[in-house]
Amino acid sequence: MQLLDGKKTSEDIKQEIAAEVQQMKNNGEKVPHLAAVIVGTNGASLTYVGSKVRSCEQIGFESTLVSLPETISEADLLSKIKELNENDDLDGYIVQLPLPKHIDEQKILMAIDPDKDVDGFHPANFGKMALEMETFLPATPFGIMQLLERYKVETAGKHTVVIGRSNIVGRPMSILMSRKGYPGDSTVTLTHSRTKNIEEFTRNADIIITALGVPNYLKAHMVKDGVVVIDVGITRVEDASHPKGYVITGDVDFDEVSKKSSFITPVPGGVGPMTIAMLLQNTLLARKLRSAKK
Ligand SMILES: Nc1nc(=O)c2c([nH]1)NC[C@@H]1CN(c3ccc(C(=O)N[C@@H](CCC(=O)O)C(=O)O)cc3)C=[N+]21
Repeated sequence: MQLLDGKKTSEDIKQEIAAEVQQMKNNGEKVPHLAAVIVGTNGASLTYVGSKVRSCEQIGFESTLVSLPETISEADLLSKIKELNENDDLDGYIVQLPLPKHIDEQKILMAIDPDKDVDGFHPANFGKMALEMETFLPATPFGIMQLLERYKVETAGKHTVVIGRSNIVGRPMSILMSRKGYPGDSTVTLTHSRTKNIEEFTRNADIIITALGVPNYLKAHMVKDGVVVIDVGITRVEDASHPKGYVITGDVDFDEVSKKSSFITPVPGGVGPMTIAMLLQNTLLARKLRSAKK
């Protein structure tokens, strides 16, 4: 069993980006500038946004945190988006999801300038991804592709089973793994809450990608020997014996499934840190594309 170490790989990627940023500085060029919009104060959301800001500092990006009250109206959020679109100093930004219930998420994501959409959530970018054109790939699926590539995991002709059909992980993951080239060329099954006899699929899978949010869902009897397992789940499970009062738990019962796996991602330290690294990678691309346009 080999660990797909997202913590280490993300540090490698951040170092590569930092070197490019240093080069930009040396040439007197503008460095990438990333903003994050956060509405309200969800604990997990704050943690994620916090590590994003720290990473920006670490690699020499400029970063801006736009913190808005939970009660902001949809109209006011839309005018904030317009402001970010028009801010010429800003290369890319994300609007942290989920948004409060009184705000139409789709409407907000549609308002983001596709050239600044470093999450790759705008329909124009999602379409480009599906059509195999250059664009910002959604950070979590992009991070998973990087892990597969950097650990040289074989994907061509393999049966990849994705569990979960969310717009930000499951569905884009299923598209990327079916695209031409490496990593990709996989035969993909996208399973979800209405799938019947899911074990029939998982037991025959060469690669399993779980994006479910159900702690310890995937058990050893559901997988075959030699399987590659990518665990996207990150649920905070209350645990009084830990200093933070919770433990981060994945969708995979790691102790038993890892014994049958050829490769497996840990949680924490797997897909999560990769997501942040790829967001930074996308922001670097946004900066380059914008400077090439001028
Ligand atoms: N517009 C938008 N884009 C996102 O990419 C997005 C989002 N909204 N909303 C929330 C989710 C969640 N997300 C995480 C990223 C990194 C970790 C991460 O680095 N996790 C650490 C553990 C961190 C901890 O201790 O909580 C790990 O897995 O090792 C977690 C979660 C990005 N998301």
